[in-house]
Amino acid sequence: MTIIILSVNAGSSSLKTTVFIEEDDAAGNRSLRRLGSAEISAINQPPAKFKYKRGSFKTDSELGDIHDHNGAFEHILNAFISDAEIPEVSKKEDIQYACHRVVQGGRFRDDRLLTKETFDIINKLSDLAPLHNASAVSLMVTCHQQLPKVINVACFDSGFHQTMPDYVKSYAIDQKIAEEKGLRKYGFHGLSYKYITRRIAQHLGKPQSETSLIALHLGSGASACAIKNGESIDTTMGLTPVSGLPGGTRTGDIDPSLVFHYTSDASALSPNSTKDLHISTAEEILNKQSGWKALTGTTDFSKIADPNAPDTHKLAFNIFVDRILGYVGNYYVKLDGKVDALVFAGGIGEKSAYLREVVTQKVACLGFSLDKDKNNNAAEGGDVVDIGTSETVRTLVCETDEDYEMAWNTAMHPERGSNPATW
Ligand SMILES: Nc1ncnc2c1ncn2[C@@H]1O[C@H](COP(=O)(O)OP(=O)(O)O)[C@@H](O)[C@H]1O
Ligand SMILES: CC(=O)OP(=O)(O)O
Ligand SMILES: [Mg+2]
Repeated sequence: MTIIILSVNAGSSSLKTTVFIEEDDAAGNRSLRRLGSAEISAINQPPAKFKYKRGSFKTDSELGDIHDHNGAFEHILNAFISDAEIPEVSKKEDIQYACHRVVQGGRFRDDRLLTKETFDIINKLSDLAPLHNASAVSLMVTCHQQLPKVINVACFDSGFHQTMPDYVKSYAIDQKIAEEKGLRKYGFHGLSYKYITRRIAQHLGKPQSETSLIALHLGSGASACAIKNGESIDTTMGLTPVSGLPGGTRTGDIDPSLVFHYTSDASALSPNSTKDLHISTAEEILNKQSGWKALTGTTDFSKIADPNAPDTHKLAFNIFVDRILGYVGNYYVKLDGKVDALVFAGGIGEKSAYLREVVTQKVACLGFSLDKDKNNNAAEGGDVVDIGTSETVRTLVCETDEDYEMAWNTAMHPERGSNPATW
């Protein structure tokens, strides 16, 4: 039987999806083939932007009538179903699994075939992460209702970081309240870090359990992770994705008192709250009104990572480099200086040769090196590219793939076939 898996990756204002077909060869080895990808961005700021890709075919357009994630999902689903070049997906019933990126996964470590009980727990976690979990939850409901044959799978972005020691996970606050309310460091971008760890271990020809990395996932949300022998021992995001490195619209680390000096309305509900979604003014400022957008007026980092950019942009670039250096130094020490590679990933990490050059030059004292030609040509080099000059302490660019990671975990899920009471 042909198995089709749909990866659903809901960001706060975007929806990325990929359709994969699962294939087993004669020896029983499983692999995934990408049939098509679609992305709708600027969902809350119409016109939304639509990108569609199938093999070498690509198309872009603007959509005036998309206002929420469910509208975006419906549009994407129709695009896959009506694409005659993807005959494997010609009706809703052709899709067997929908795997959803759940940013805040609480205590969950491994991906789960969704039962009603798991769904209810994830729904409750939205209190802790309203900006991130709410759209994933609404898409699970949509898939449950619109794709009656589908088994939903929840893939947790926080899962990979469950291995962090207690003293890394804990904040220096009253531990009774921390336990009661789940207030601790969770860490995110775990699907990406899991993919990076497996892919880089393959590239280095080592088992994952012997692979230690400092990985940088630099996208519109950015984070760093210390990976020791294949496991996360620290990461920069915390209770929510706002801490650590700054991002497109996020502050990153600041003195927590700052927000009360910034506004006297910090704890009031933001005007963008809805009946079901409660967001404070403080959350709105820290997550949506800061970062590159506040510093420069743009979230397009290609305009900021430019040696000839104006001073406002240079300040943003220098802040980013400074914070990245702080974490690379921190994690190098936590890894006892035993680091196989510094890995750049995410939209900025993969595409900005200039950022990689500046960061790598500044961490040269730790043994990381840069070959300028290899760095400038990394985009043509494949999904993992060596941009350093050392064979022992590598500097790498990895094209990360959260959608593949989710589909792969679904394809290899140990409970598949055992028919748990999925929702
Ligand atoms: N050529 C480029 N140079 C620098 N930054 C880039 C370039 N292309 C895209 N980016 C940045 O990458 C970020 C998006 O990364 P991505 O990982 O795709 O995002 P998301 O976090 O939404 O998944 C944005 O900040 C974008 O400006
Ligand atoms: C967890 C997180 O911040 O995700 P993204 O970078 O996709 O916004
Ligand atoms: Mg992302």
